Amino acid sequence: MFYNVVRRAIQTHIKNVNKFQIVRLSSSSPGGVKDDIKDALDIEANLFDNSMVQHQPVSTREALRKHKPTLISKQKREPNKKKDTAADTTATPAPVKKTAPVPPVKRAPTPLIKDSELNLEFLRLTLQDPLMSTLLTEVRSRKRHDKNKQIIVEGRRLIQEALQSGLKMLSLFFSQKDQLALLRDQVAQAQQEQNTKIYKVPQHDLKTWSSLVTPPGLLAIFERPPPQGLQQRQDTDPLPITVVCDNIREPNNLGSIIRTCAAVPCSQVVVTHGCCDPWESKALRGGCGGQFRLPIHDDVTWEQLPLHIPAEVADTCHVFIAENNPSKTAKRAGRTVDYAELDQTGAHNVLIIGGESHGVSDDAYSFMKLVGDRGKCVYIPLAAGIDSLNVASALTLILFELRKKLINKTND
Ligand SMILES: C[S@@+](CC[C@H](N)C(=O)[O-])C[C@H]1O[C@@H](n2cnc3c(N)ncnc32)[C@H](O)[C@@H]1O
Repeated sequence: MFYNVVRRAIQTHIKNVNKFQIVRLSSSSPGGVKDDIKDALDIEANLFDNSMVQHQPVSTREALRKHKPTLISKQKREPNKKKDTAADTTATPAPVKKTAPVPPVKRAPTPLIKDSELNLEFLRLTLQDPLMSTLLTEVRSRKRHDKNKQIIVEGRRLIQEALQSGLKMLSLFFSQKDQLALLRDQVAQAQQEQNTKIYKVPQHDLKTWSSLVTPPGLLAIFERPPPQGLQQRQDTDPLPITVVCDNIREPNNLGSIIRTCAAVPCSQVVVTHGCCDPWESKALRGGCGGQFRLPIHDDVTWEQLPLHIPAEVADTCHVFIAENNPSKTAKRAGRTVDYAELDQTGAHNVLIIGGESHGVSDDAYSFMKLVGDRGKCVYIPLAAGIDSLNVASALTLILFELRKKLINKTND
């Protein structure tokens, strides 16, 4: 179609030249007219030649190489991705030009600042410094089962909690000196004893990496506590209670559950496979440091759960399911008790709490069956028309009632 347009334009041009020559005939030689027509024909031929050159099919690869260099490099990185085969069949292989290797850009050394006022040493990073993104990407991008090495903790209060609980702080990023000053003593101690690296970074970078709408200005990478918890002695002895989370999908809820368990305090929390990550930022915020205070076993399957019950009390262990749904308890038989009348407790007690959408799972009921008569459903009576409480609220009520019973039992 394009050729036709050009051809018509050239033909019009030739006609005009002819007309012009007719007018000029008297003053020019016959050879001159011929020359002009020849010129016009040459122009036409050249134009078509050129247009042919321009419209030769170009390989997709070559086009991408010229116009979208990033796309090509992406394809190279993902060689298994399907290529545009339709385009490639018509393509002529493009000669691969050898380009000289680009020398690595030399970065200016990061200045070390010795702050005499705070008595701290830190490195000042530039905007979008690759060092910060490398460290944080590594923590964030790890798969969950590999994540057991490091966690990201944001905000002064939570960082302080982590330090007080004895967690090892690997790196600390701050944007303003006054925020760092609020933690000066603990940070100085961590720098001396744990060789914590401190970085001053632009507020923009903290905003980029923060999981909060308003970044609190302090962000740290800590070593995650081991599943058996930190060796630090608690002031209060934990009660013989294991809380099992069954399909808890909301990090805020999981955080609140862990916070309550740490407040009782329970012996441990088991987070079964299918729950959200108890170490992700929102869960840590919801936990307010609870995660640092008691053992948390994450991503545990129902088959593995018995291994987490202390062996010496396994035979006398009681299992309670917090159940809001009376039709479920009726179907599965077994005893159902009002949470305020929980009179029979064991040397160890497992309390299972269900997920936000589907409640307690079939796996949980199968687990309860393993202990026979020592398994019960526990419910909190609610006003007509209200189906259930929020999972963390329900757990809090049942746990504190259970605590009362266990303490009374010990005193008796
Ligand atoms: C929000 S509820 C689950 C609601 C779910 N749609 C259902 O009907 O099963 C989450 C969990 O909190 C606990 N829960 C909530 N209200 C309760 C109640 N009144 N008594 C006992 N447990 C309760 C249960 O473990 C429940 O599985």
